[in-house]
Amino acid sequence: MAANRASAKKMDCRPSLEHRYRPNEAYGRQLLGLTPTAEPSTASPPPAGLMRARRSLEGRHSISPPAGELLRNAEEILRENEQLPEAAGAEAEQRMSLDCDEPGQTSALPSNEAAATTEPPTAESSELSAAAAAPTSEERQQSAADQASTLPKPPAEQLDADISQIIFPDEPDLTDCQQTIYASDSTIIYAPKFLSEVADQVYERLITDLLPQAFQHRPSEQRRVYWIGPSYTYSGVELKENLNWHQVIEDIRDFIYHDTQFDVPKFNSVLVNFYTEPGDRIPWHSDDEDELGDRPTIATVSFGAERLFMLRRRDGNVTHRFPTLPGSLILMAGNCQKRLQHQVPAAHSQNGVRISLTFRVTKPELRRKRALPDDPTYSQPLNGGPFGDDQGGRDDDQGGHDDDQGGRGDDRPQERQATATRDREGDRGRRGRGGHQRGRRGGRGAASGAAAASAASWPAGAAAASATSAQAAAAARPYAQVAARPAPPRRPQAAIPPIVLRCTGTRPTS
Ligand SMILES: O=C(O)CCC(=O)C(=O)O
Ligand SMILES: [Fe+2]
Repeated sequence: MAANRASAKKMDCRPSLEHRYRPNEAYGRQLLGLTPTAEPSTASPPPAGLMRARRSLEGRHSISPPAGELLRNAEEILRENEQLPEAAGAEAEQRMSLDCDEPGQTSALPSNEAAATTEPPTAESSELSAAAAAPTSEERQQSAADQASTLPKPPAEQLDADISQIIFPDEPDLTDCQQTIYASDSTIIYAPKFLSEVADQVYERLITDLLPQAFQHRPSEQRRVYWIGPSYTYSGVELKENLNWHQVIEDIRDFIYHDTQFDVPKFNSVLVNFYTEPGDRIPWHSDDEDELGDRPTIATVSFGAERLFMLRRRDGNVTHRFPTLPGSLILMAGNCQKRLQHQVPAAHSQNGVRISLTFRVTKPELRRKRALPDDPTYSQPLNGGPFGDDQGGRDDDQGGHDDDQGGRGDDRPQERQATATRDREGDRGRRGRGGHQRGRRGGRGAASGAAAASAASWPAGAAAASATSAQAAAAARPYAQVAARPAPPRRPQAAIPPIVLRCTGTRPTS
């Protein structure tokens, strides 16, 4: 049903999208600086893939030979090889731009039909016009030699990077896309094949480039994380500002923003999670840090090993189980983070590493000063913190009422303190249940000696994470001392209309 709705929507906007994304040689030539800019009314926007390639080329070559020069040179050489006269080029350009006129106009024919209606040039006329417009072969040789001698050569690694560049599809694959609107103000979109076309390539690149730099987030969860964005306090750990976007991740971010039909913001941050072993996991939680604002949109794109992404209501009833297929997208928007929690439980086995890119918009200025245990306004979470019912259970034994089973989060001081820094409605809502005793049912998390050892030194091994001395002091404080403090007042919650899956038309390109 939901899938039908999604594909029906997709059908609605198909003609304009196809029109928009049809390869357009004229525009390509324009981008290469080979022809003057066309009239805005007749020029079609570039294919999305070309824009992305252009954007990333610009980024990549910004400090060495101008990309435009190299491209121009490449085009010259092509023309040399093909003996393509300027006049014939201009003719081709005109035909292609006609192809891209608005549907309904007489010129809006598929390129083969348009070509069929054009009188084919006779051999004689082609020769004549070519002879008139094309430079002599001596001139061409001279110009190529001039350019070759004046252009700086790009470093070898730059060429390699370009060759291995991942070419994204013009549009996402929305096959079997589902949208669920929960409680009339929370939207979940699951697109299992969203970027499946390039999933293997992305996986290889991220494993090679980023996994070595990722650090273990919390000992009990094992998974490793890598952060890009402004500084962000995530489950009590400060992730330091890193504005150095990995090219492929930035491309995916831009793809979600420019080339999909979803009304998403332009994300400025991403938490990359690496689940390297079956026991790696993220327990039940909501992404509701102050920095995310009131109704954050979180987009998760998965690569590599398949796991289960689960959502549940705050009363414990599981609402969704999505397999995180390689290239799949899960979008949570509206009031999802207020109404629902999500987790990726440990698995029995997995094939390779699972990588999730969780895109968000973070605004450091929204961060409230967090009360620490020696502050009178401090409120102690009674369910073990933001990742409260953290039982380390495997995916097949977490049917939905995990928090009724007594097992609460980690009882290591550092983690207790870390979790205490997030003040969650759900945490308060479950007071009095469970307690803090360790109640793990398997999962290799904190139960293992190795994890306990790393807990003792944590976060010393986590290069990008930092705990302040105030946090460390708070961590050493006995937990019971602060249990009776009153909770701060709740923030008011407005009723918000849902975000719907819809065509948003052409987005701005920057
Ligand atoms: O890995 C995932 O799919 C979920 C990660 C997540 O929930 C988070 O980073 O907040
Ligand atoms: Fe999350």
